[in-house]
Parts: sequence; C-alpha cells; structure tokens
Amino acid sequence: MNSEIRSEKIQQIVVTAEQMRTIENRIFSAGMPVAALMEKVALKITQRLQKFLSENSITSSNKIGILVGPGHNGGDGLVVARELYFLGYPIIIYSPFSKRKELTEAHANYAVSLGIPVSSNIEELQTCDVLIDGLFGFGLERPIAGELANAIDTINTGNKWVISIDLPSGIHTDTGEILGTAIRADLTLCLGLWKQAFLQEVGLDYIGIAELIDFDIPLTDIQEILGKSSFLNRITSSTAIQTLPLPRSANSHKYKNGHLLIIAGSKQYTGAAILAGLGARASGIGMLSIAVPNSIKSLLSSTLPEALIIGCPETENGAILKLPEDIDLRRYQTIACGPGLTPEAHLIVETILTANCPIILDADALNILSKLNPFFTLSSRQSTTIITPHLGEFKRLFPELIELEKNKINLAKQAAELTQTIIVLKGARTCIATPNQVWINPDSTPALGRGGSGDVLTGLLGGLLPPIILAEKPVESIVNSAVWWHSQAGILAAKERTELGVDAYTLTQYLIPALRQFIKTNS
Ligand SMILES: NC(=O)C1=CN([C@@H]2O[C@H](COP(=O)(O)OP(=O)(O)OC[C@H]3O[C@@H](n4cnc5c(N)ncnc54)[C@H](O)[C@@H]3O)[C@@H](O)[C@H]2O)[C@@H](O)CC1
Ligand SMILES: [K+]
Repeated sequence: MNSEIRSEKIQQIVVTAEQMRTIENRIFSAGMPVAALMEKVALKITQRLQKFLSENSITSSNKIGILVGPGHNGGDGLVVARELYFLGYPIIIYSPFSKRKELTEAHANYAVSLGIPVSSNIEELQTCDVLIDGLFGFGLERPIAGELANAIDTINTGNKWVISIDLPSGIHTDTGEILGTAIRADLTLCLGLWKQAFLQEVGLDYIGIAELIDFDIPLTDIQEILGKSSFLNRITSSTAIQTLPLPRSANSHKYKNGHLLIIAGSKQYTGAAILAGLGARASGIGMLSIAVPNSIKSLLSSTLPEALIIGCPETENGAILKLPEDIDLRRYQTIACGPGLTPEAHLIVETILTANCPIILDADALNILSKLNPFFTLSSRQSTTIITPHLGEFKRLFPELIELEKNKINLAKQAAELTQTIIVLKGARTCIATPNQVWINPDSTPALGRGGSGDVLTGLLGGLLPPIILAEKPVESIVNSAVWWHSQAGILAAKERTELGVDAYTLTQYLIPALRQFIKTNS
C-alpha cells in the first residue's frame, strides 16, 4: 500500500488500551519477536528525538535523563537511552523500581554494563536539560502514589524539556484522566495507534504537542480487532477536504449551490446574526437568506450585501416574534437557527422544528429546545437535525445523560442514538456523533474559546450543507469538514495574531486563508 494512503488511514484510527494490547498480541502470535518490535519502535522514537534535540539546540554538551518504569514503556526508554548514549549524549537513568519485566530488565542490565549511570533519586537528574518519560504507557493500572508521585511533581516544577513515550505517565489511556499525578510533557510520541486519551479534554494540558510514531502495524490486524468501520475516528485534513464542494462543476450556478436560511439575532445580539452570515459567506453558498428582527434589518443588509435579509415581526425587547406570513420554508435546503435569538424567540424555534428540510439548531434555539422535551421532539423529526451544543447547553438538553455518564465521547454517542440526530458537542476536542459513529476533531486552539466563535461555525456549516443535500450525499462528513475548517481558521489566526487575537469577526476573515493552505489551486 502506498505510504500516503497508509498514513492517512492510520491517522484516523483510535484505540483503547485493551484494543492496543489485543492488536499487539496478534502481531506477536504471528511471529514478530517482542524484543524486535521494541527495538524498531525505540529506534523510530530516537530518530524523532534527534530532530527535536537539534531543533531546540540541544547538543552533546546537554545531559539527558531517562525515566524508566517497570514495564515495556520502560523498555522503550532504555533502548532510547542506549541509542542516545551511542550518539554521544551524556545520559542518566532514573528507575526507582526493584522489579522489572524480563525484557526491560535485560535492557537495564546492558545499560549498566555500558557504564550509563542509574539512580533511584530524582534529585540526581537536576542537571539534565531534557527528560524522556518512559515510566508508564498503556499498562498503567492504578494511581501513582508515594515517592514516585513526589518525583513526578518535582519533575513538573522543573524547567526542562519533557518528552513522553506513548503517553505522559499517569494519564489513563482511555479516559485521559490523571491517575494520582502525571508527567506534564512538552511533546508526546504516541506509539503505533492513537489512544483515546489524546482525544479527551481532561489530559490535554499534560500531553503537550502530540505526534504519532507509526511502526507498521498491518491494517488487517487493526481491522480484525476494530471491525471495518470503527466506532471512534479522528478527523484528518484529507478526509475533511474531500467532502468540501471543490472543485466546483464548470457549469455551476447559484441554485445548484443551494439556498440557506439563517434565523438569528435580536436587538440585543445583532452581532450573532452578522457572524453567522459571515461564516456562511465563506462556505461559498449559492443563495443566503437571513431572517432577523425588523429593527436590525438595515444593519444586516449593509454588512452582508449579497444576502437576502428578511425582516421579522419582533417582541417588545427586539427578539424575533415569528416569521413573516409569506415565507415559504420549502425554498431552503437548510435552515440554521439559534445564534443571538434570546429565549423570547421560542415560537420560531417551534416552527423550525416542524420544517421538512435539514436544520441546524445552535445557542438559544438549544436553550428553547431544552424546554420542549428534547428526546421526543428530536426523535420525531423526519428530516436531518444537527445540534451544536457546548457542554453547558448539552447539560440543559440532556440532564439525564449527564447523571449517568462522564465521558464526553460516550455522552455525545448516547444522545445521538437516543435522538437520531447529529450531535456536534463543541469543546477543545469537538465530537461529532451520529447514531453509528463518533468523529473527533484532534487539532484546535484555545483561541477559539470566546463569544461568537460558535455563531461562525453555525453559519459555515449551514452554508456547506445545501450543495450536499442537493447532490443527495450523506451529510455527516460535511459536518466534520465544517468543524475541522473552523478550527484550522482559528489555528492560522492564532499563529499570526497570538491566541488573544482571534475574536469571532477576525476568525471569519481567516476561513478562506486557512482553506487555501490545503487546497491546490491552478493560479
Ligand atoms: N503497543 C505496542 O505494540 C508496543 C508497546 N510498546 C510499549 O509497551 C508499553 C506497554 O507496556 P506494558 O504493558 O509493559 O505497560 P507499561 O510499561 O505501561 O507499565 C506496566 C507496568 O507498570 C506497573 N504499574 C502499573 N501501574 C502502576 C503504578 N501506578 N505504580 C507502579 N507500577 C505500576 C505494572 O505492574 C507493570 O509492571 C507501551 O505503552 C509502549 O511504550 C513498545 O515497546 C512496542 C510496541
Ligand atoms: K510514558
């Protein structure tokens, strides 16, 4: 298989500790010697480390400390220690364990025979500039306590580069939770396949930059354990781009690209309607209509001259009271409803819930929905429904689920199953759950955590849906694309303007430049 195709497939896969162990055991039963695999993996880690060391101007005058645990994560650490020693770096090994697995013990003995110092006192690593963490990988089975926990806390307060092998030691492989205490890494080299911890939010501050070290696990072995279409997947750039309506057909016209209706805004929250409109603008939508309260109609018209602005009767406080009598909802392939509506706009949300086209509900539409028996209302809808809650909105919608389940991935999956909707559970690692699958967006930026950012996503997603619906393609993948694109815009904006410089309006201006980085154009 072409290495690009393999790499693409591997990047989408996510496993639990148990699945990883089962896959690993299949390889061993097929004849791959355990020691040979450890050697291969650790050599790949060493190559990556060499690049890291040279990028950070770490030379053979800098000392490297290797933290070695009792299992095979420690074994990886010891092979890396040996290789770095032969490359000329001064090495010291920290290993406070009296018992080690056989292979790890053999590598420890060889390291000692080479004259590499081994210590059980963390203070002796004070003179190191870099620490490589091989304490525990996916075999961590209980909280870290006692002397070792104190040593980890000492490491975390130091000012050294820390690179973790497979996982930061102390992180639960499946939930990302901190078991007792955990290493705070600058870089984590995840081995073989992405573990679930990398897609959970709890452990993110400990993982640092995450990279996968592929060590050629045969895809057939993975499929044998996970099945052909696995339940949990990572969104990758290529999968996200594939579904975008690019390149356009040469005889494209505005009706072919579809018509989106955004229902948003109030006198109080005018900006929400503008931001959703600007998000939709970047999607390349053929026709854009935006329904807003009459009093803000002219402001919207001047900001988004390409859009058809529909003025609606409004409440005393300037919220949309209802849609104009003459509006025909059958004209739209998608309706996106919610940003800036205020809770007063409940009648319009009730109307939209009965629409026969795909709908996206966000922000206030979700708060209104939470009072309308969400399980029943959503599962009764005939057409596609996408809801885009953050965790707070999700809690209001499905308080029963929150009582039973803490894991965000499972929460989104259960809600999708029970309501037969697509759930976009937003956060640092947004989950997109359908009744059959969950996809996670692995790359994002904390710069996006501010008001208005969600309104942009709603507009962008809304604008991407109509051409997909007209082409009768499944909508799930375009939801992934919208989430990925929105994050990429945030990442690019944060890179150029710092994490503080990504207000929601600025974000809309980065949507097209972010996409350009990935799209090959003829010019
Ligand atoms: N997945 C794979 O195919 C490969 C895995 N390798 C490495 O092997 C690792 C898994 O190895 P292991 O299964 O030996 O597991 P670990 O090395 O993660 O640790 C397991 C050992 O730690 C002990 N332990 C667990 N929790 C503890 C705690 N809180 N305090 C003290 N001791 C504790 C266990 O009793 C056991 O001895 C991976 O993370 C990876 O680094 C690589 O060597 C090669 C390939
Ligand atoms: K580790």
